[in-house]
Order: sequence, then C-alpha cells, then structure tokens
Amino acid sequence: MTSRRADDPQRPLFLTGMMGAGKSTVGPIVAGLWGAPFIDLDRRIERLFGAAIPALFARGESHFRHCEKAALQLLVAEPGFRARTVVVAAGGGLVVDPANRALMREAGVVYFLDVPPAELARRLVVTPLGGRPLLGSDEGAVAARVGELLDNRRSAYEEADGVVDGNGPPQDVAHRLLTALATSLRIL
Ligand SMILES: Nc1ncnc2c1ncn2[C@@H]1O[C@H](COP(=O)(O)OP(=O)(O)O)[C@@H](O)[C@H]1O
Ligand SMILES: O=C(O)C1=C[C@@H](OP(=O)(O)O)[C@@H](O)[C@H](O)C1
Ligand SMILES: [Mg+2]
Repeated sequence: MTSRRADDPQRPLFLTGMMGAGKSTVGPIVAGLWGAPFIDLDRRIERLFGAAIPALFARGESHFRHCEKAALQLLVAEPGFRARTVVVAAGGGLVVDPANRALMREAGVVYFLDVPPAELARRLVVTPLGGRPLLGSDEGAVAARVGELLDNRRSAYEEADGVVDGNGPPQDVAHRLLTALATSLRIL
C-alpha cells in the first residue's frame, strides 16, 4: 500500500518534468491518495498576477519567468509551508533557474516525472496548444520542439530527489510515485 504513514515526516512534494509529463494530472491523484492538498503553481501564477499564462508570455518569456519565480518564493514563504504535506505541480520550465531548483529541494522533496519526447508530443497535440506558448501553434513542429527543450533541460530535471517513469495510466503513475516517495521520506 502506498498511502502516507502517520510517522512519515511532513514535507511538500514538488512534481517537475516537461510539459505533458502529467504533473497537473497525476498531482491531484497523489494528493488524494496521500490525503493532502494540491497546488498547481501555474494556477497560482495566474491568480497572483491576474492574467492567463499565454497573456503573461505575451509580455515576454522573461516576464513569465519572473512571475513564476515570485510565485514559488511566495508559496515557500507561507508560514509552516516546509512542514506541510502538500503536492505542488511545478510548470515545466521552473527548474531552468538554479535558484528555483535549490529552493524546491530546500523546502521539500522534488520528483521528476520522466516521459519520452514522442509520448509527450502525442499527449500535447491533443491538448489545445494555445495554453503552452513555448510550443507554438504548429502541431507538426511539437515533437521537435519538445525534444529540443528536453535536451536542454534534462540535467536540471535530473537534479531531483527522485525520478519516476511517467508512462502509463495516471493512476499507475501516482502509485509508482507514492511507492518511491515513501522510501525518500523515511530516509530524510
Ligand atoms: N499518464 C498519462 N497518460 C496519458 N495522458 C496523460 C497522462 N498524464 C497526462 N496526460 C494528458 O496529457 C496532457 C498534459 O497533461 P498535464 O497533466 O497537463 O501535464 P503537465 O502539467 O505535466 O504539463 C493532458 O491532456 C492530460 O490529460
Ligand atoms: O515548460 C515550460 O516552460 C512551461 C510549462 C507550462 O506548464 P506545464 O509544464 O504544466 O505544461 C507553463 O508553466 C508554461 O507554459 C511554460
Ligand atoms: Mg501543468
């Protein structure tokens, strides 16, 4: 069984990985199994800055990255955050900034949901592309773009406390994650 044990340390879990890895889909399932709240950092950003992700990107990627970093810093600074059991889905690019990586690892446990580029592209082309401005609007170019981003980011994703295979039904991924996490939490 993969649910939390009463004696597990209380730590936030950050889910990282590429767009399409399933962070926003698997995160709420893990939170439900764990009896913990779920926070999607992209939704926090939208609330904090009063604009949708594409609108923030329209002011430039660096503007979006600034908002993203501020949202992470504000979340982690909430009283008692580091001792909470909470599941946080990061946006796929949050790890690119080394300060964000360090902050997540300092504040909680970080897991990388690893999914091969072909599967990411398969998932992303059936999702409205406009919501992820970095992918552009050309379906045919998504696989190449995703492969390029993953090549650039892989080493940052791998600086996690653990890596979980994100292939397969979301429920299976959630259970896989909780099994891996149980081990991480007990050795903290
Ligand atoms: N394990 C999975 N298997 C198949 N499709 C998935 C899986 N996880 C997510 N998806 C689908 O892929 C798309 C992106 O998922 P999402 O959770 O938003 O990813 P992320 O937050 O990592 O970018 C959605 O259409 C979602 O339904
Ligand atoms: O990989 C990225 O740089 C991004 C991923 C998105 O979140 P998801 O990973 O949840 O799609 C969102 O934060 C933004 O469009 C940028
Ligand atoms: Mg997401």
